[in-house]
Amino acid sequence: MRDGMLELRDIRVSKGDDTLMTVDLNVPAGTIATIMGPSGVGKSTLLSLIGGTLDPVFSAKGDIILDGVNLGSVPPEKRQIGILFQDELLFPHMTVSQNLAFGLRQGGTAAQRCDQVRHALAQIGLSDFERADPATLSGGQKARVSLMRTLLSDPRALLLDEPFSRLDSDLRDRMRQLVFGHAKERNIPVLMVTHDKQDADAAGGPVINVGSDRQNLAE
Ligand SMILES: Nc1ncnc2c1ncn2[C@@H]1O[C@H](COP(=O)(O)OP(=O)(O)OP(=O)(O)O)[C@@H](O)[C@H]1O
Repeated sequence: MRDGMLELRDIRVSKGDDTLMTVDLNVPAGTIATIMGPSGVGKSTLLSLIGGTLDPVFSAKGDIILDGVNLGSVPPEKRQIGILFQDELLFPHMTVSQNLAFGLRQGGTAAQRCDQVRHALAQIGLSDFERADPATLSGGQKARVSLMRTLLSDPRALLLDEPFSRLDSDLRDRMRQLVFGHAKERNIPVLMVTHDKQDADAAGGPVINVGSDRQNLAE
């Protein structure tokens, strides 16, 4: 059924003979599900698996369905999944605006794209940084640009790895509203890995604890 839902069916992620995690989960369109669990249990690895870029040291079983389509046979570049990893890098040879424009899907006139980038910069509070070199940005500023670049690509599902951890508390609230508001407006499923209980509360969706003896428990 084409319902925009992200389904993780009987997923088992292993490294050699060791099972890192098992998870079975449905994330309906417009819902932000939170994954929590101890360090090293394989949370980031799960996001790579869904995005189609699992490192060959790992193996996985189970099915990943997005909007009714099994992603097993869909190459990563065709999945249209926006992934934001913790150590996301900006392109160093491009300005901040060019980094954002890179996220934009093709379409529209040059002037429209320029307007979109300006609007995006204003939304993340970085209007003065249009032509800035990414190397001159603080960690939190880079995090905001990376986040916005991911949103601008208009993905069909969003996977976020500790998306707000590099931001101070004021900005954290603002960026949570921006990202969760985007997911609801576009009606896309979001899977967020975080250690921060406040992130989970703000997301308002199911919380899944993975690892140790708490695998698969949706609270
Ligand atoms: N490329 C790799 N080669 C070998 N082992 C790896 C590789 N990447 C990660 N690992 C190991 O696989 C396990 C899962 O890593 P992963 O980064 O998915 O955990 P995590 O739950 O996201 O941890 P954290 O909360 O600390 O970010 C860890 O034990 C890690 O050391």
